[in-house]
Amino acid sequence: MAIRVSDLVFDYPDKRALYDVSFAIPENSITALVGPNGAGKTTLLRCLAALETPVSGSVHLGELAVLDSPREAHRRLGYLSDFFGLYEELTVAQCLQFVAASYKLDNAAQAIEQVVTELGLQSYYGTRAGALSRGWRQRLGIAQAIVHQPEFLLLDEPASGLDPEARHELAELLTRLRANGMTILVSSHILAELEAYSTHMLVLEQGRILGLKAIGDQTVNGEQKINARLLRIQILPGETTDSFQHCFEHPGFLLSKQTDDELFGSFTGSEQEQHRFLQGLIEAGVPIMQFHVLDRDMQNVYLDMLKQARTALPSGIAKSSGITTSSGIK
Ligand SMILES: Nc1ncnc2c1ncn2[C@@H]1O[C@H](COP(=O)(O)OP(=O)(O)OP(=O)(O)O)[C@@H](O)[C@H]1O
Repeated sequence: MAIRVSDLVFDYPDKRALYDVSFAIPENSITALVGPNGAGKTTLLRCLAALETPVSGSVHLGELAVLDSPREAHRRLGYLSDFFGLYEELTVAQCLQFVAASYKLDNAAQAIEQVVTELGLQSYYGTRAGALSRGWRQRLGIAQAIVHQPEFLLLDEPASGLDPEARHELAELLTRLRANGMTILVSSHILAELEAYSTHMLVLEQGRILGLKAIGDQTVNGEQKINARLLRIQILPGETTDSFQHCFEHPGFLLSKQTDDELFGSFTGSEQEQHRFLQGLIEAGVPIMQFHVLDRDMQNVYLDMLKQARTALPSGIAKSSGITTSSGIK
């Protein structure tokens, strides 16, 4: 496992922020760290980045014990805090040169060129950081966080304040960094945006881990590991729902809800199997009007986890979910 956290406890002077937090994140993944306000996301990321000292527990990046070797950990990880500052009077080039020098990089010029190209910062090379827009400041922040080519990247709310285009570009960037071998942990309130690129979701609530789940289809050790996707099947109005029987007979389909002309359920199987499932329904004469794979169901998974945890937790811990809209968590 790339990042392993065991029994982590963190206290602020008047408050426990993390309670026996344990999880393990696989290599080369993008894990979305989600949870309501005050759940402890920032505190957890700061512990992982060796910027806070927990009361007890351990954090490993690969084989490296972060709490024993914080300086080595800083060389191997990149961290961008939610309210990061830039040296406003320095140009983009100077900001990156300063960070590269503080890491004492041997190949500073080459590392800067690589990161400038990666983040498309070429045309802003001579621009003062203070004159950059929110989106370009964010890119410079990420460039600073990865100029030393870390194996691990921790991002705290990187998309807040970005416009939709900048968010899309951030998603593309994170996907590219992962393709180049990085393991990324990113916190956000906006599930819809995390869905575009996350491979896993880690849910934290009131300082406790509710679960770590794989999102979407994955390839693990060369084998395709398939998670259930949510399907919505609608038949022509007025037709008999008896025809739905064909759906129930398929071993990969699990019904979650049925109305007069709609079925909701999960389908487990490859894309080819899903195609054959649809083909079978049509050949059997099911009067299908619509067949939808609902968007990857991160929000449903998140809500399920909260619901399950709340039924399991003592009543003092259970409280409102903090969910506001379909695209965000408050
Ligand atoms: N410096 C501090 N001193 C005391 N308590 C703090 C401090 N920083 C955070 N806390 C408390 O610790 C808990 C966890 O805070 P944290 O900022 O880690 O949560 P978060 O999930 O990142 O929240 P948000 O989504 O609002 O950023 C909260 O109850 C918060 O009020």
